Amino acid sequence: MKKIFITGITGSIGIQTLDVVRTLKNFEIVGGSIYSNWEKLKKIIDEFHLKYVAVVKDGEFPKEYNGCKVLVGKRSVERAIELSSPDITIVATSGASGIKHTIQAIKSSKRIGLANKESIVCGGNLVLDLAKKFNTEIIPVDSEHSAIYQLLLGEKEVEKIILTASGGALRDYPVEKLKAVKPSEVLKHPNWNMGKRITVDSATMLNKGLEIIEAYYLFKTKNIEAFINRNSHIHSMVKFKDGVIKMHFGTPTMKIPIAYSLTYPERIYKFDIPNLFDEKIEFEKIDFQRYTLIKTAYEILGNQKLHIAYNAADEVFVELFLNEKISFLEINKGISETLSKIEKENIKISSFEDVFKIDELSRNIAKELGGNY
Ligand SMILES: NC(=O)C1=CN([C@@H]2O[C@H](COP(=O)(O)OP(=O)(O)OC[C@H]3O[C@@H](n4cnc5c(N)ncnc54)[C@H](OP(=O)(O)O)[C@@H]3O)[C@@H](O)[C@H]2O)C=CC1
Ligand SMILES: CC(=O)[C@@H](O)[C@H](O)COP(=O)(O)O
Ligand SMILES: [Mn+2]
Repeated sequence: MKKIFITGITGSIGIQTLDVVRTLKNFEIVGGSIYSNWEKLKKIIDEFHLKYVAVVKDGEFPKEYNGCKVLVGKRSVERAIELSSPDITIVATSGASGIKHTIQAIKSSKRIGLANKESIVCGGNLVLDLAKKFNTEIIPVDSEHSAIYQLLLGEKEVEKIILTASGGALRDYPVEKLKAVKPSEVLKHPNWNMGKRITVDSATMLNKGLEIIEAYYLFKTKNIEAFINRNSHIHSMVKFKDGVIKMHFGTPTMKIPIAYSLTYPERIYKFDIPNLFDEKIEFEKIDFQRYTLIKTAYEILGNQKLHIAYNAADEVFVELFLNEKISFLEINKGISETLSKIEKENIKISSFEDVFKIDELSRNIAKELGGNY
């Protein structure tokens, strides 16, 4: 039996991982972590007979529930991963708080299925080097990066990586309407059912910006393009030096990349896709004037300090937008202003401590700016 730990077990990726594991033989879930959703976690413990769980938010929780040890507080996720000693950890925490979970997972597991893109965006080569040191495999779960990982197997002569994007919930809105959109409109993603933050990020296309940075580290190239593919049936592409373009084609479901990260190099997960051959394959150029945050991602590509600030500021401004404290377009404004301020800070990054320092500084700057909008 392969032992699996899932961080963010109650989230969109966490729950879909449980769905996948229900259908697989030889895999068992030994533990998981959450921020605070105890009622949902209790049901998961009951069904999967978990051994260790972690709840990050302080509160009144039992020390043990249905034979499962319950750890509580800031460092509880790291401790639960360590005690579970899993073969595979699926890191599906949302946000930069997942970086510490990835670090522990590298130390305690043989493989990571990495959904938490912030770990690579902010941790960059520090994360990849640590994984090398501990001989831990990192298999990307982000759908585009899973696709590219698969397309690159056995290949050397790569010219370019081409990411695809849906365009998000507001892709058909005229620009004039963007100023007054409500969170409920932004949270209606056309193709994917995901957590709130990433769904807003799809609409601003900051998600694609994060994915460009993620691809830069994972696949070691700056030659990355992005196009809109409205139905998300093409999950990404790789262009080779002889002119061949390989595309990864299929139904938009995260269960496939999740299962791939668990079963690689095998494909033992069975998923019957509907007939896709009646549909046209179409791409659209991305309008950088409209999606300014994707333009920003290209401008900062390779500057780790600004990658961290780009992510941290977005986490702050998206939360403010979801709480209706700022408008949708103020997300872009806030990130751009945070980056200008952080650019002036002379901080070198040589350790994870530096990463956390810049993350915190950026959040503080963003909160101060956001408080005055
Ligand atoms: N959803 C998707 O289809 C995709 C997601 N991803 C990436 O996967 C990650 C997870 O996304 P998604 O599943 O959509 O997110 P969700 O918001 O649906 O779930 C987040 C999970 O993380 C937990 N969590 C949140 N904050 C903390 C914290 N500070 N400490 C510990 N646990 C925390 C939540 O616990 P609780 O329930 O208690 O709040 C929940 O279990 C993100 O990095 C995202 O970018 C990438 C590609 C696709
Ligand atoms: C499913 C997945 O991988 C998401 O990251 C997806 O890419 C979001 O959709 P967008 O293409 O709209 O950003
Ligand atoms: Mn993605």
